[in-house]
Amino acid sequence: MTEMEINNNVDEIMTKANTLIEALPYIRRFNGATIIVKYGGSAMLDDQLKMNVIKDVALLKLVGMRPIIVHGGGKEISKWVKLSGKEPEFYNGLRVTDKDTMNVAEMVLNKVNKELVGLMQKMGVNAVGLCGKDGNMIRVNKKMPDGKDIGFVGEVSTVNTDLLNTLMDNDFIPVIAPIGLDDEFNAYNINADDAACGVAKAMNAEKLVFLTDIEGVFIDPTNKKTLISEMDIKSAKEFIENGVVGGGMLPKLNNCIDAIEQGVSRVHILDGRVAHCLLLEFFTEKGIGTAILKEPLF
Ligand SMILES: Nc1ncnc2c1ncn2[C@@H]1O[C@H](COP(=O)(O)OP(=O)(O)O)[C@@H](O)[C@H]1O
Ligand SMILES: CC(=O)N[C@@H](CCC(=O)OP(=O)(O)O)C(=O)O
Repeated sequence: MTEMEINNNVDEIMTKANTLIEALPYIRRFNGATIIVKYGGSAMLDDQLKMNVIKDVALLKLVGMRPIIVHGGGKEISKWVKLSGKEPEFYNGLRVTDKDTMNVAEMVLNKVNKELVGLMQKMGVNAVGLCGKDGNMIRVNKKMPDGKDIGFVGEVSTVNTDLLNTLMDNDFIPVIAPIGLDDEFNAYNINADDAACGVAKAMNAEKLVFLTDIEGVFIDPTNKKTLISEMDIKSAKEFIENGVVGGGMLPKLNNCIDAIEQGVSRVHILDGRVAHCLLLEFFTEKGIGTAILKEPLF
């Protein structure tokens, strides 16, 4: 080996060592902390991307955190609703869910659920796939946005944490599909952002992270320079009132506000299409995406 090759090797090793050293305070800070990762269907574009997210969650677990995945699958549900001959319909970012659509949603979400569990197992980490029906975990009331009936769409009423705690105390990562039961034990479709927020609040999570298909919250989504890296809940409410956010960002931001108001310490919206975005957010000083804060920093 030449002297130049040896020096290059040393540089490479030092860069790797520095990355690990930079991560150290964050590993310490989040040791034992419950972390909820909402993995949106929009950020499940291909197998490589899914694998990157799963690897990150496995790493969070292996360095001592207690992660829970709550996943979506909206795009996949829409695909299968179309194949069944119906046009997908949304109201304020929520799927209008009749009985047939509920059946499709349940089938698709359970498939996505087991696929994520399989990938987790492939990474050598034990995961258990559940939906809100299992262990009486998620109970819902019928959601009526603006008084409108949008079918079998539930808002989380209670989250029973017994099963989740049992699993995590035994080193399993829970992977949750957003389906719940109403008082009559009917299956309800829950927006995955709502489900993640419900689980985060019930578990007193340290951190709730939304992985989606956009860099974060924009003042104008067509202008990449308008990305907001930090916002307090007062400005988040103003953005909603002024119609700055729409579509699927609406339930996300509403849930960010709710989670912060109910005691979740940190809430972030990240671009799940960026490889290893979770590691960048957790273990580097600068972080990425949009952080939602209780109060302004200055
Ligand atoms: N102001 C905004 N900033 C960022 N995204 C926005 C905004 N307004 C609407 N959106 C839309 O919200 C979408 C994210 O929600 P959604 O598609 O439901 O993702 P997920 O499947 O991850 O829940 C973005 O792709 C974007 O089109
Ligand atoms: C009521 C409602 O909107 N349910 C969602 C559940 C899946 C979901 O939220 O998936 P994403 O996170 O990928 O959007 C739906 O049927 O699409």
